[in-house]
Amino acid sequence: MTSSEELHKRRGAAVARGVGSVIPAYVATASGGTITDVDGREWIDFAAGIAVTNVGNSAPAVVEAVRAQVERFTHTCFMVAPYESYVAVCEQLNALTPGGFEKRSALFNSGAEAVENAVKIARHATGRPAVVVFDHAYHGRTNLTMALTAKNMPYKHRFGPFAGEIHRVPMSYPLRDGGLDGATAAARAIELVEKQVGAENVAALLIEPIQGEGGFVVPAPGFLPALREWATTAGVVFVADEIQTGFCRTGDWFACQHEGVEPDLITLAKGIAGGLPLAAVTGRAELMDAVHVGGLGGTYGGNPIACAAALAAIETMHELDLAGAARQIEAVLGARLRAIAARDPRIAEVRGRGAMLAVEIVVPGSLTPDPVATAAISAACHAAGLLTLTCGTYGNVLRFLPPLVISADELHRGLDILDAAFG
Ligand SMILES: Cc1ncc(COP(=O)(O)O)c(CNCCCC(=O)O)c1O
Repeated sequence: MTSSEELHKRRGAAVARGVGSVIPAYVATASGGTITDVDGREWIDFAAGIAVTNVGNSAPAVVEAVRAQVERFTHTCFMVAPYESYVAVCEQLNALTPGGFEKRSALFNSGAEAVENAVKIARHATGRPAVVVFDHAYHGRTNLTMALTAKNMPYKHRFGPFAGEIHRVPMSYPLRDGGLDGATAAARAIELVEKQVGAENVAALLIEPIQGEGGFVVPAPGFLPALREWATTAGVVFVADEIQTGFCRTGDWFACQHEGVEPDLITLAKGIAGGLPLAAVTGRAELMDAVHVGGLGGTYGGNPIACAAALAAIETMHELDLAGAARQIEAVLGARLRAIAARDPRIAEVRGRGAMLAVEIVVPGSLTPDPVATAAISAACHAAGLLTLTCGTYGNVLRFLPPLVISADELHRGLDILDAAFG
């Protein structure tokens, strides 16, 4: 088999350098919480393909469902010749997502595409142009989602001009906003919207219940409910971007459920289909159905193979109680992270929920971000066979996203490597 070194040389001559990779190892197989590369080296997986393989890599039910579907038909385009699995996925999403009201769903391919369509739907339904987003937000790499995303490098640099009518307000970031309580942080954001945009001009407020790429920022309790209440009063569509937090990742099926927040629209992707590319917008029927026939769609949206995978993945989440598994991972992972933080002054905060946890790394005795130390710790994990990811506006957050089916042995071996990497 070709070695990682040989593949890396070929890659340099074939793949645009803009597409990076965290490790220079090329995957041969993967299952559960372990990846094996073409050189036979095993990696304990604390990344899950960026919160995608919640049910594990090549989950048995997903493999079986995909195999059966691909032999029947691969693609007809739902807008041309529809098929049951697309409808069945929408029925599942309508039932599973927060909110007892009547819902509709539409399926797409990527998270960014889902976010784009949530904005389309909100603007169409309200007749308003403005979209409110938050500091540290991440929503994708298309033109509109770059405009919605906060961090310039690497996501936005030299890719403008960007779509208009996007308005950014402060996020609740307790470590860095002086510990504002949720209601106060929400009032600060709302005042800016009302004074600088005008609530009557706002189609949607778009927020990640726990921010992902921006640094696993967990808003103070009460922040999301206060924004939800304001949006209801102002006639603003409350859009929860649960692309990274969804499908049992945070210990609930969806992170909004932690504070009983019911979004008008919710964007979904990543964990939805066990690794197959699928995304969705699910929300209030009166909003989703406000769009004229033909106003939503795309060639591959809701591909039948991805839909078969999603139905199997959702069934697996139920059968294995993966929301409960995420809470069990939090108990072990969180305790170990707090023990490391107790001895290492570089860790300013341990935060997150379920199997979406992170540590923020600073210069000891300050809140000055230390991205260099963060990268060095992550590199030490990689050198010892633990696949970790960093994130954050300042590049100083080490994040942990293990598959929710990771075994206790894999989890503990990964934590031993992490512990040693902190020295
Ligand atoms: C909340 C939230 N919304 C939207 C998206 C975008 O989803 P796509 O499927 O990557 O388009 C994400 C994707 N996050 C990982 C992006 C990694 C990278 O591109 O460097 C997200 O987390």
